[in-house]
Amino acid sequence: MRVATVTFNPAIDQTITVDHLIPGEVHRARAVRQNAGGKGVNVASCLADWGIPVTAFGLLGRENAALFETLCAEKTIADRFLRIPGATRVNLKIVDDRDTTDINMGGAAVDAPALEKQIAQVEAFAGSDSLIVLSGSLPPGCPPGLYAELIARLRGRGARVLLDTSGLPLLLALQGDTPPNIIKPNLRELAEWAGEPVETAEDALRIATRLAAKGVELIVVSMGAEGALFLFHSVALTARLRAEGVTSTVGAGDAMVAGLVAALSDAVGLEEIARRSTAFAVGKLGLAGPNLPDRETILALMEQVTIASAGRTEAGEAGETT
Ligand SMILES: Nc1ncnc2c1ncn2[C@@H]1O[C@H](COP(=O)(O)OP(=O)(O)O)[C@@H](O)[C@H]1O
Ligand SMILES: O=P(O)(O)OC[C@H]1O[C@](O)(COP(=O)(O)O)[C@@H](O)[C@@H]1O
Repeated sequence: MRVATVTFNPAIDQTITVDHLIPGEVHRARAVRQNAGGKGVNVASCLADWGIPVTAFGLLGRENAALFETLCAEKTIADRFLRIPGATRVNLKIVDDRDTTDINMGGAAVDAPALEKQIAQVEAFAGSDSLIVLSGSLPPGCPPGLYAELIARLRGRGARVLLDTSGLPLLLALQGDTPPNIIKPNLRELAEWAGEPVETAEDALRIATRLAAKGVELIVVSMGAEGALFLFHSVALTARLRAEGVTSTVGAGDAMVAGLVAALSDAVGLEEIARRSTAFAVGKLGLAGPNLPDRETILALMEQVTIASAGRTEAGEAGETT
């Protein structure tokens, strides 16, 4: 299976470590780090670490493309980003003794010709042997229905599509006749879509069942330290693994998406999908930046994942994912 990621709004993640964040106070930074980021970039980076060839599409500001170019060169990610005038946004990640606080910028505005050019290249890549990951927010200038339209075009060419986004672009993508094959909302994103609170695995399953009825084949709801809920062909389970040390939670969801893609490319069953994506996410937590630990560590983490049945939403069997 050929894999591509699409990141219309990549970001340089600037991570600042402080002792204890107090709003309104002056802080001394203990460390500052920058890495190429944005959801699809992080997914591509983790897939490359696992050894899966990946092509990265998206829009990249010409003025500060170096970090992305280095990442692609070092990890042998096929760089198909379209360079556009200006700079890619810088997102702030503040890590203190308790938490990670994210401040994400809107991003540089894009114009219609650049967007169309890149979309045409993604479409040309798509085929029945491909899985395409559409990730992250849309920058100013992108119509909010862009993912909805692109999903229809890519699926029309036989590609499988995984969507990981939020807000209006997610809402519109799930409204149309051609939904994505796979989605990975977190609890907040799912609640936004549902228009009601979603706090527990039970809530998540109730809402995920509605999404399955719309035709989404695999729904993964990530719940931070509580793990994740997986719903595939009416079979639901939860997966959870305690993190031993958390260096940064930034990109945990993206590592989970990479684990999903890695599992789907091997056409394994639902339990294996859950084990692998959880191990990718928890493995990433111990590292700075969008990186996975070595293969042996991931395999060991997979063994330790606690899987529990969350029931069946109607008659259905857990089986192969092809
Ligand atoms: N503190 C944590 N302890 C254990 N696992 C975690 C923790 N934070 C995240 N994870 C794992 O990473 C996955 C994705 O994290 P989450 O925060 O839900 O995603 P996102 O980054 O998209 O908001 C979770 O489903 C879980 O498996
Ligand atoms: O496109 P958005 O929604 O603004 O998110 C971008 C941010 O999300 C990240 O990809 C991290 O995402 P996750 O923590 O959800 O995996 C950062 O690298 C980036 O700064």
